[in-house]
Amino acid sequence: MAMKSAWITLIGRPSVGKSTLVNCLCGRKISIVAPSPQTTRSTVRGILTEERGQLVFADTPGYHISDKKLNRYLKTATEAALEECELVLYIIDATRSAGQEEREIAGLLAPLAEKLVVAINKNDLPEASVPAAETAAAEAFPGRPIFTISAETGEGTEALLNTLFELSPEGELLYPEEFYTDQDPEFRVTEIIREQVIGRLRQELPHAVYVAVEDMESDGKGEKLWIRAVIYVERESQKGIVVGKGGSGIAAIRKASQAEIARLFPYRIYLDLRVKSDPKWRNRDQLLKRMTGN
Ligand SMILES: Nc1nc2c(ncn2[C@@H]2O[C@H](COP(=O)(O)OP(=O)(O)OP(=O)(O)O)[C@@H](O)[C@H]2O)c(=O)[nH]1
Repeated sequence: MAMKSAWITLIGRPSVGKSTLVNCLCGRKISIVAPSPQTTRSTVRGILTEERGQLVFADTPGYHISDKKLNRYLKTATEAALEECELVLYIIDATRSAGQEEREIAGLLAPLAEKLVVAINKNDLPEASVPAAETAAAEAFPGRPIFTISAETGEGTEALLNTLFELSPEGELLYPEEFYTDQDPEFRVTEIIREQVIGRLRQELPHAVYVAVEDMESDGKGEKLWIRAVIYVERESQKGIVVGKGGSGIAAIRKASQAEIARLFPYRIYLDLRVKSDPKWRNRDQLLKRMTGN
């Protein structure tokens, strides 16, 4: 089967659930955000790569009713972004009634109808009025695929994803392999740090190291990524070996890990690394599960 690939522009009112949906589809907590290859294309929110191909989910610069001048600028930028992509995923919030803004978006999307897929989101909420949203969408975009989903619970998102792949043209990967992962990014980060520790201290610390990422947070602009991680050793006495004289060991591990992580995620990386001893870590289910990546 030939590989498919598509640049998919997300459009929808603020807080409609774009980030939640991308994270749900891409199956991880943070989206790997790459710098835009073209100026009119805005931020990449997530990249999903599977055997069947690659989908790149990107934002339009935003579409809000606001100050007239700004609105005009956004409209132009949005139109350019929409023209360049292969598919447009229009997300509607089922809990909000369609207003002026929704009608404007519909007008904007009318000429691009052949690229359009509609997702009506938040159907898990009791206040969602899905039939009304479905009728409005079917009237505005006759014949286009419409899905009712919950980005929060994942309901309906698999069918949506299948259609996105089906409608994508055949093509090569848009981003090189290192820009995507179907592995949990946290797991990759722990592997990088563990490799550094083991590489340096193999003699002194056979098997006695486990790394846990406690927190990973991006600035939302695709520029900075903060990571807090802990290196666990079994015995208190082993802590000193990792930390090294005057902290030189941990500093070297941190520096090398940070450089390695930066190759994986196109962010500026801020890595906070600590060493703790935990004699029982081997017995902890959760830790072992994470260690084996399951
Ligand atoms: N119950 C429920 N909440 C959702 C769903 N999708 C998104 N949300 C919530 O809606 C809020 C906004 O979601 P985001 O994913 O941040 O929305 P967004 O469109 O990316 O927001 P902007 O980038 O500000 O435009 C968050 O509190 C989400 O948890 C859903 O399917 N069900």
